[in-house]
Amino acid sequence: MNLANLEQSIYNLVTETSTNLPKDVRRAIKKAKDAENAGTRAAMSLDTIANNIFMADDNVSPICQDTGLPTFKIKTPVGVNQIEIKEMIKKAIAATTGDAKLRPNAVDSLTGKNSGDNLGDGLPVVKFEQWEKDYIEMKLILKGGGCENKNIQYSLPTELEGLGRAGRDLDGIRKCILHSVYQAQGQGCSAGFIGVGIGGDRSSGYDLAKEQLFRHVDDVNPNEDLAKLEQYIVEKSNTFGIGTMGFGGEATLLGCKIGVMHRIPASFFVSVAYNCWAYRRMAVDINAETGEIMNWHYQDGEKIGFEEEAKAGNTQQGEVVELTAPISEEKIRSLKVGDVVKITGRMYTGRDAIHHHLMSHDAPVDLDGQIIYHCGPVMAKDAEDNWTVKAAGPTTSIREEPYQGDIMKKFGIRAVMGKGGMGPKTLAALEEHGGVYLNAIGGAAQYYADCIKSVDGVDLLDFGIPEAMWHLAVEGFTAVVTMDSHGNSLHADVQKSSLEKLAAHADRVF
Ligand SMILES: O=C(O)C[C@H](O)C(=O)O
Ligand code: SF4
Repeated sequence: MNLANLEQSIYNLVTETSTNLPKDVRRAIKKAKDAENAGTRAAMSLDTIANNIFMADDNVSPICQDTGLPTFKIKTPVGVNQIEIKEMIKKAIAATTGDAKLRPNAVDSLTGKNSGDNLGDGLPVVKFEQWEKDYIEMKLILKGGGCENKNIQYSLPTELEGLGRAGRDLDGIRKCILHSVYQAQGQGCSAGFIGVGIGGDRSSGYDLAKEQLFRHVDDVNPNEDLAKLEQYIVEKSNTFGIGTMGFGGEATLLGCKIGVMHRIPASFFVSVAYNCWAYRRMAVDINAETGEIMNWHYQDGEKIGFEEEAKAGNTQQGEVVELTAPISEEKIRSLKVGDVVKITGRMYTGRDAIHHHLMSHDAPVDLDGQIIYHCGPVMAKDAEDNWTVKAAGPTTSIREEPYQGDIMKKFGIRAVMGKGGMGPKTLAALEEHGGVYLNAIGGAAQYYADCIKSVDGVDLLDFGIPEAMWHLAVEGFTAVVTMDSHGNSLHADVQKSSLEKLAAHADRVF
C-alpha cells in the first residue's frame, strides 16, 4: 500500500468530518428550522446554527470547537496490514491538530496534562474488522464531550421519573428512550440525534448505540417494530418543548436509530448515545493498493448550503441590551430572563480547570465586574506568532455548578456565559450577589470566533489550550439571559414543563 497517499486520505477524511456537516444532517436541521415559529429564541438559534454550518464549510474550520474523541471504525480486506493503517491514522490526527482542524483534546486523566496533538493512551480510538471485499472502508465520528456526557444506560426493570415502572419488554424500552431525551434537556446542544442499543452488556450495548449513529438520518429500520418505535420517539420527543439549546420550541430530537442484539438472562440494558446537532460523522472507501479515496459516503440528495442564512446574518428582532465589562451591579439587576444581550469589549474564558483553580488561588487578572465565558477554544498562531481564534463556542456550564456561585462572589464577577444553564446553587448566588447567566448557542464556534476581534493575553496556559484563561476582545457577541438576579431560570422552567409532557406517556403503548 502507498502509505503517503493513505495518510493524505485520512487527513482529508478528518478535515471534512470536522468542517463540513453531512448532507443528511443538514437537511434535518433545515427541516427543523423551517418548522420553527419565526421570531422565537429557537428560530434565532437555528439561524445562528445554520449560519455557523455555512461558515465552517467556507473557512474549512471546525463546526464546533470540541472536535471530540476521534473514533475510527475500519473494515479491511484479508491480508491488509492494520498496524500500518493505525500509524497513518496517528500521523494524520497529529497533522490535522497542528493545522487547527481538530482541537488538542487528549488529556492525561491522572495529571491533567494535554498532550497537544490528540494522541495519548488509547487515543484515537481505532476499531478494525475484516471483510471479504477488496477495498478499505473507514468511518469516523467526532462526538463532542457535552453530548457524550448526556449518554445514559438503563438496566431493566427500573423506575423512571415521570414514567414509572419500565419493564423488560418493548414498552419498557420505549419509556427508557423517551426518558433519555428528557434528561438531556438542552445540555447536549439539542436538537440532537440518538443512537440506541438494546441488549448486550454495558460496553457492547454502548458500542451498538454508537454504531447506530453511522446510519443515515432518513433510512428506515428493517425491523418493523423498531421502525415504528424510532418514528414514535422522534414524534413524541418533539412535543416535550425542550427545543434548540433548551430554549423551548418545536425541535428537540432530529433522529432516533435503534439497534438490537442478544443479551444474557440476568441483564437487560438499554443504552443511549446522544449526539448534538453538530453531528460529525463521515466515511470513505479507500483503495487498498493506492491508499487513495475511491468514494465518500453520505453523498445522496441535495446539499443545503445555508447561504441565505449566512447572508442574513444575525436575525435577532426586537430590543438588544448592549453590555461592556466592567458591568455594574445595577445594570446586571436590570436584566431579566429572555433579554438578548450583545457584548462588546473584554471577556475572559474559564472552564473546568480554571474554576477548580480559582477556588484556592487568586485570579491572574482583576475580575471585578467582568464576564467569564465557559469556553475551550481552538487556537492557532499567525505568521507574527500572535494567537488567533479558530473556533470558540460555549461549553456545558453545569459542570461548574459546585464552584460558580462562590467564585462570582469571591472575585466580583457579574456575568457568566456558557450553554445548557446552571442549577439552584448558582441561581441563589446570582440573586444574592447580583449576577446573570448568559446562554450562547452551543456548537456555533465559527459564528462566535468571528465576533472575537483579538486575543489580548493568556494566563494559565499550562492547563492546555482549551483550559487556559484567554483574554478576548469581542464585538457584537450575542447571547440570551436565561438566569437572572431575581430568581428566574428558563432552564428550571423548561425542565419542569417538559417533565409534565413526558409524564403524559406513562401508559402502555407497545
Ligand atoms: O468541550 C467543549 O468545548 C464543549 C463540550 O463539547 C460541551 O458540549 O460541553
Ligand atoms: S459544544 Fe455542543 S455542539 Fe459542540 S460538541 Fe459539545 S455538545 Fe456538540
